[in-house]
Amino acid sequence: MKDVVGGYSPRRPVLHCVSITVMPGEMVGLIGLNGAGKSTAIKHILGLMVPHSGEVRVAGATLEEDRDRFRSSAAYVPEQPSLIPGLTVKEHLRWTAMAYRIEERTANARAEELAKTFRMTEALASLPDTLSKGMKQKVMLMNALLVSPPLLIIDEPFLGLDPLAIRGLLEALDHARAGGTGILLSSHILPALERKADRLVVMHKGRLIAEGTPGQVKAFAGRSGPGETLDDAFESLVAAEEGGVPRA
Ligand SMILES: Nc1ncnc2c1ncn2[C@@H]1O[C@H](COP(=O)(O)OP(=O)(O)OP(=O)(O)O)[C@@H](O)[C@H]1O
Repeated sequence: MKDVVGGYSPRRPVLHCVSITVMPGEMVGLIGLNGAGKSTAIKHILGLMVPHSGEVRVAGATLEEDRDRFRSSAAYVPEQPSLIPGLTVKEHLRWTAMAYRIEERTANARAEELAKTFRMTEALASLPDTLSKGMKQKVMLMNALLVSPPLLIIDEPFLGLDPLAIRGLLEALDHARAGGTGILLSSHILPALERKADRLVVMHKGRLIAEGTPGQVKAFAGRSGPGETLDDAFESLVAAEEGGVPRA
């Protein structure tokens, strides 16, 4: 997205000239306090909201230029899993494969691999109602990764996942990146982003207040000393914006 001004009413924009780029194979972490504008930015990227000004391109196309390409080039995993009650885990995967026209043999092989990665093989025949919250989230992630889209947007994926599932997710995301998928990952769990993200985008009150590699963001916040973490840097950035402790 480039220079996007947008929001729920033209009179009260939520996003103020926000630019975010995700390159193929890159993982970009989207960080910000509650209400900073992360979900609103994601809704614009998905074409669910139209910018008041500026533009959004996915796989080179704007929504107006090529609706099909724009929509089929991004997969989104929301924070709250939403599954179809009457379909088993395996049927969800088959349905996704059909919707995205993935050849059956390829889809089956990928589905099997993903089930192993997320330790869900035994749950393939289960209906959503019989799964735990974390397992439902895994099904959402498996479906998105099955599609292997140019752009994958994930909202707060770590909550509710057990430690092995988090490790499995990070491995699966590495695999997707190696295949060229660009990932935008919004999360409040900063240590994971500090370790895994190529770049970070820090939002505050609808504006970008810092951007760069985790090291660059920490340096920008004046918190790159020994033992200082991304959490420390984030705290300093927000405090500086709010007129508290100035950035070093
Ligand atoms: N449906 C809506 N109608 C009007 N305003 C909204 C709506 N959804 C969000 N907002 C406002 O937009 C601003 C940004 O909210 P947004 O949901 O994008 O924040 P966020 O960074 O995703 O927060 P969180 O970390 O809590 O998910 C907030 O001021 C919020 O009140």
